[in-house]
This record gives sequence, C-alpha cells and structure tokens, in this order.
Amino acid sequence: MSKTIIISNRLPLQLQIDNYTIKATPSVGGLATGMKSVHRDSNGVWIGWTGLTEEETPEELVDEVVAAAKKEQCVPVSLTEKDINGFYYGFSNRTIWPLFHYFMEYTEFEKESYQTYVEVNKKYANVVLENIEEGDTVWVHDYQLMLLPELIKKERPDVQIGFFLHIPFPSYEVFRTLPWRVEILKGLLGSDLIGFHTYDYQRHFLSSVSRILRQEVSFNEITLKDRIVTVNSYPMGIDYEKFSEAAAKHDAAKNQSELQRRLDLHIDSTPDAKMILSIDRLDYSKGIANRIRAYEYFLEKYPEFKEKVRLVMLAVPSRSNVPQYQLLKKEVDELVGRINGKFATVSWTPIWYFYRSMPFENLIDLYTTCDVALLTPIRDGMNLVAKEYVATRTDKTGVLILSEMAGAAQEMSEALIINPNNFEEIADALKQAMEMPEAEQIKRNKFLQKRLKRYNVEKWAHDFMHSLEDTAHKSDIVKAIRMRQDQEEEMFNAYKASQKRILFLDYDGTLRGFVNNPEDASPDEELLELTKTIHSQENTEVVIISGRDRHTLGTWWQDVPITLIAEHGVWKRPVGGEWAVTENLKNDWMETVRPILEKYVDRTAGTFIEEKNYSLAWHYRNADPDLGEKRASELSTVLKELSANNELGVLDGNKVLEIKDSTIHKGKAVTKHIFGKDYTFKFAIGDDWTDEYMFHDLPDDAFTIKVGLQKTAAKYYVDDTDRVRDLLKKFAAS
Ligand SMILES: O=P(O)(O)OC[C@H]1O[C@H](O[C@H]2O[C@H](CO)[C@@H](O)[C@H](O)[C@H]2O)[C@H](O)[C@@H](O)[C@@H]1O
Ligand SMILES: O=c1ccn([C@@H]2O[C@H](COP(=O)(O)OP(=O)(O)O)[C@@H](O)[C@H]2O)c(=O)[nH]1
Repeated sequence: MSKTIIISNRLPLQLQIDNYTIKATPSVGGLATGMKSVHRDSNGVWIGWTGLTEEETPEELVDEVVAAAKKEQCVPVSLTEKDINGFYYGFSNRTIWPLFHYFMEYTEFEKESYQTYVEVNKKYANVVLENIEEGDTVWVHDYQLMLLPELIKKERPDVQIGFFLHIPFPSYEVFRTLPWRVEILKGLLGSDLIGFHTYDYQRHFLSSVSRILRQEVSFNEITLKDRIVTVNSYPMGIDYEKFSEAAAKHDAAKNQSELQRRLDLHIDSTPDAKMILSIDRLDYSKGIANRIRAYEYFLEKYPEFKEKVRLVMLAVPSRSNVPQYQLLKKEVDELVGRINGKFATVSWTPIWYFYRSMPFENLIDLYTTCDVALLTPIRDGMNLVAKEYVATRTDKTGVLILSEMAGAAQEMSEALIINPNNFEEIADALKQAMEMPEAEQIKRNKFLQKRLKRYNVEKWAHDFMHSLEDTAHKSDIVKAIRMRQDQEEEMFNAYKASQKRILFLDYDGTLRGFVNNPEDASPDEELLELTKTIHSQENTEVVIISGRDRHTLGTWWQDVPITLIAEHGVWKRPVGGEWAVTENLKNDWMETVRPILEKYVDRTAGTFIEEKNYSLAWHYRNADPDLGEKRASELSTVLKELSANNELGVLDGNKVLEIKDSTIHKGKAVTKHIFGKDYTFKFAIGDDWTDEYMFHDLPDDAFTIKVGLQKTAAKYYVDDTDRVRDLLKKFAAS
C-alpha cells in the first residue's frame, strides 16, 4: 500500500534522555502542531530530527531512540552536534530565517554553514531514499530542507514530490542577496508541487525563478526541460475540532475553576481586569518587544485603562543558541521589568510574563480566558496562534488584534488588522477591543470561525495532496508526447528504409543553445561536420531553416554544401547555388515600423533591433523577464493593428518579435520546398513558435519534433539541444 512520507527538520516529538530513560514531549511551533493531525490520520511515516544529537545519545540507547520514534510512526535522522550548529543554528536560523523575514541586518552569509546545510540535506535524502517504496508520495516541509527535493528527484524521478514553505518567501530584491540563491531555487525545483501560505509569497518565488534562473514561468507553472513544476498557495489551517472541543470541555469546568486559576496564575487582586493575550516563540520576527512598547504607549495614551487591563504574555524559548535570540530574551526581560516597575500598583501587575512552553490544556485555558489576543509579528509566514485563539471562543466573544504582516491576516479580515510598527494604531485597536460591544465581537468571530472550520488543517493537507496528484497527471501527459526509445527506433528504421529523405533543421534553440549575444552562437566543428555527413548520404537532403539573416547562415555554412533557408523563407541557398529571394517582397514598411521598435528599445533596457533585408526583429532576451513580456505583448498589439493594413505578420519567437511580410513563414517555405518531390522520409525539428508553421504545414507522415516542453503541433518533443545532437549523430551513423 502506497504511503505519504512527511519530512521536516523536527519530528513532532522531542526526545530527551534523563537518567538513561528516554522522554518524549510534543514539539512546539506551527509546523509540528499543524502537521501532527495530518500525520495522525494517514498511514504514512514522518522523517526528521528527534532533538537529540549523536553525542547526546549513548550507544546503548540508539535502538531505543529509533523504537521511541517508530511508536509514533516516525523515522529519526541522526545528526551530530556539528551538523546542528552549521545546519540548524547556522544556515537555517542565521541566514535563511532572518533573510526570508526581511531582517537583512541579522543575516549572516557563512560558506561553512552553507556547506553543512548541503551535507545535512544529503543525510535527510539518504533516510528518505531508504524508506521510499514504489508509489509513495513525498511531502517535504520548510526552509531547513530546500535542497531535498532535487536530491530525491535525482535518484527517484518516478516519485511525486511536494514542498511546502511555512515561512514567507521574500521579494526578489531581498532573495537575490543570497550567495546560494541558484542552488536553493534549483533544490526547490526538484519538486512537482511547491506550496506557500499566501499568493504574495508565491509570486515572489516565481519572480525569483524567472529572474535568477531565467526559467520560463507561465501563470503558476514552471516548464523545465522534462517536467512541469506547479506553484500555488494553500493557507494552512488548524485542527479546528480539537481546539473548539477542548475549549468547550474547558468551559464546562470553568465555573468552579476559572477565578481560582486566574489568581493561581499570578498574585494579583484585580480579577476583573480584562486579559490581553500574547503567545509566540521568543523570536524577533514575532514583534514581541514592539508589542510591549505599544502596550506601554496604550497605557500612557489611555490612562483610564490602568488597572483595567493586563497583558498575559507567553514567550516560548526558541533557538537560544543564536545570539539574536539571546539578546531578544534580555530585551524582553528588561522591558517587562521596566513597565511593571513603572505602572504596577499594590493590587495590579500590568504584564504577566511566562518564559516557557505550556501543555495543551494550559494553552486552552489561556485562549479561553483572555478577552483579547494581541499578535503583532513584524513578519510571520502564517501565525496559527491567531487561528487557535478564534477557534477556542465557544461563545464567539473575544477580539483578535492581528498584524497585517502575518500570512493569517489575509484570511482574517474580520479581526482588527494593524501595522505592527504603528503604535498609534495598536493603542487605538486595543481601546477599540476593550470597548467593542459583545454583539460586534460575536458577529466578527462568527465569520472567522466559519472559515477556519471549513478550511481546517485536514482540508489544507487534502488540497495540497490532491494538487500533487494532479501534477502526476501532468507528468503523464508530458510522458505521452516525449519521444520514447521505441518511437525513436521506429523513426530511424523509416529513415534507413527510405529512398528519398529530407531533414529540416531550425538553428537557434535547436542545433545550438541560446546565448546573450546572437552573434556568439556560431556552430561548432562537430555540428558542421554532422550536417555535412548526413547530407552526403545517398538521397538525403539537409536544410537549415532559420529566422537568421542570409549572411550569417551563409558564412557559417560557407564550406558545407547543404540547403539554407534564411529569414523564415525569404532567402534560399540551394546546394551549390547562390542566395536568391523566393518571393517578390516589399520592405518599404520598415520606415514606419523601425521608429516604433526604437521607442521600445529606449524604454526597455537590454532590448535591441536586428535588421534583415525583409524583416525587423526586436529581441528582448536580456531584458527584465516581466518587463520584457509586458512590453512584448504591448508591442505585439501595436504592430498587429498596424499590420492589418500592410500585410505584415508579427512572429512571436523565443524572446523575439519579428515583423515581416505576412505571407512569409517556415510552413510556406517547407511546403514550397517539397512540392512535387516525392520525399518518403520527412523530418522537421525546431523550438519556437516560428517552427510551429512547419510542424503544422508538413504532411501527416512527417516526423516533427519540438525541442523543450511546450504546447506544440509537433508529434513529439525532446528535452534539449543535447538530445538534438544525439539524434543528429544517429542520423549520421545510419
Ligand atoms: O523548530 P523551531 O526552530 O523551534 O521553530 C518552530 C517552527 O517555526 C516555524 O513555523 C512556521 O510555521 C507555521 C505553520 O505553517 C507558521 O504559522 C509560522 O508563521 C512559521 O513561522 C518554522 O517554519 C518551522 O519550521 C519551525 O519548526
Ligand atoms: O507553549 C506553547 C505555545 C505554543 N504552542 C503552539 O505553537 C504553535 C505556534 O505556531 P505559529 O504558527 O503561531 O508560530 P511558529 O512558532 O510556528 O512560528 C501553535 O500551534 C501553538 O499552539 C505550543 O505548542 N506550546
């Protein structure tokens, strides 16, 4: 039976060794708490780190660690102290975490910790590969394992791999500063599906892929040479029933215990003061220090709330080996001390501060007891605490104040949404929350609860897995048209058996890869030799059919006697003959079109005009990809309007728009060329839109091949120019 393998840095359980006994406690943090319910309900396995290093695990307890993990359907990855320092405290939490949360001043670029990150990702990959069985699906989680998808895909291309990023993906301007940006993107692109919490993170990622890797992005799909990677947003939900049921149980017991519990929580004699809740890991991205300052500002701006409110603050220890977290701990301790010292009275302490993690029951107690939740992250991938707070409000009272910088804010517009850097706004929101009529609280929470209940963590995981299955169908379609070994053999058999053969070969993107400057793309010796050899076979004709100008093609194939067709069919050089125009063509339209193209060159950095006898081409390969596409579609509209009266055609090539007589295209050129000749083997290969005309216009029995995975009228596709070279070699050897 096939299974789902979940992989994350941490397992949902943390193991500790106390007096030679293994103790397990639940892991804290959104990923572990959220995925736990998904894992519980599946028959899969979860691979990750137990929290114990190899050095901390006595040899005689190793098997017990494995057994303790196995009991929870988990498989541990064994890591050394050095691994954890470089991989977890190092690259993950001193480079990626601050960078992806826009804390550039905290970001360290350390080559050594990156190297450990690579090694540890390989360790995870090895454990995954040991546990994969045919038909399994792999779901990798989060920023600590961004190289893992590629490592797995390389070994197991048959396995569907999903990746979900739980933290923000930053804008291209921030991401580009990372020295290992290419490696990280390539690592992620080993996946078949990549998920983010919000559309903004998704579009930031796609923008980096197209700008840094120069990879073709179409809507939410990235077309690689042999696969399609789908990218989408799936806002993570919570186990709604678990929280609402626990809250209902807690409410039932509330009458006898709540007041006592409040007073037990802290020595204070203002039990009627409203409670403002704040829960997070002690992390600078959570805006805890700012929150305390904003609370101070609130008490100053609205002094009537003194002794009427209390901030209940739970800060869960996190990543305490990283200096910034140690500094933050100090800062928060001092702030709490200072503010309590400044405002406290004999009967009132303005902040109750807990620095520890709490068991589930106590969390529920806090959620249900507090009148307001104040969550002000500076940046936060999602923030599940916001959702959990709303889910526990069984009577629908309570007010959520939430930072607009949390992914959750995008789905929780009924909350009071604030900018975490705007103290004025936070103070006013606190006042509004204190004074909000119950009816309004209920109205807002009703909407929020309905949505959270519907899009819970189960639905989230189901949606993701469903999309991942869909990507498998996409791969099937890809496999269907990719030229298989048997189809290739069939083609070569037909070639060998044929008495009269013709091969139409496009040049750029087919025989030769793209380079920034088109003049640098000259053919190598091997290529010239191959075309010559094939052409010299009996009854065989090789035709280079290109959009290039005749001088360039003519110079390159000066000494090779094959047919050349230039400028999409305007010019032809027969074997042993001279260049001649194939049609009666006009070029007086160029005077009108050139200034339009020049305007686009001036406005779009990196673009240029190529002038041919009967056509003008505007190249935008070196422009910013987004801007290039936008300007190309704008220009194409302008030119099409103009061309309607001038019999001009606009050819949309690979990062080039070419304007020429509309009666000229490669389809017409090949049709004319084969007219009246009884070729029994016809072959055409090309990579872009201009080649589609020949795929379309050649008779049905022709072998037509597209280079690269794109929509095409060709019968087959091959991955890249290397595969084209292989085919040429096989033709030459036939
Ligand atoms: O494992 P730690 O280093 O102790 O950190 C705990 C987890 O923190 C991060 O959580 C994120 O995931 C949440 C759920 O998607 C999301 O709501 C939150 O905004 C994120 O910060 C981190 O992404 C996890 O990998 C950590 O395990
Ligand atoms: O003492 C605590 C405090 C919090 N949490 C859980 O930790 C998660 C925090 O997730 P969130 O998305 O808010 O932030 P993250 O820590 O993942 O950045 C929530 O599910 C909380 O219920 C916990 O298990 N124990």
